[in-house]
Amino acid sequence: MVERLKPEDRAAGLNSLPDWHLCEGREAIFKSFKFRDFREAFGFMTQVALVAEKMNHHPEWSNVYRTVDITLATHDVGGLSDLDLELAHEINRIASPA
Ligand SMILES: C[C@H](O)[C@H](O)[C@H]1CNC2=NC(N)=NC(=O)C2=N1
Repeated sequence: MVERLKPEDRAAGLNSLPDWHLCEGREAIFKSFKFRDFREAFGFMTQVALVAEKMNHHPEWSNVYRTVDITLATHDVGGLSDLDLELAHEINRIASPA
């Protein structure tokens, strides 16, 4: 069973996630990604979708042309869990491959 993160674990987790921020008024994290064009943005979304499905943990997101805005939260716990941090790391990795 996935558990809601304690505030100190949440803060520590966020420290290692460049450009992800806590949302205001809601326990969730957010990051906006910008790509060269729609093709790259949608390719990124396709890769994230496959990882999310494998994890059974799904993003809230929107896409406008070359921008993809992503919010992560764990609905089952009404806040943030390790799954959000894990998915955020995967998303960063997909956006900027080594
Ligand atoms: C039944 C199913 O496993 C759950 O509803 C999963 C699916 N994907 C999910 N995604 C997210 N972001 N939060 C959840 O709590 C969640 N729960």
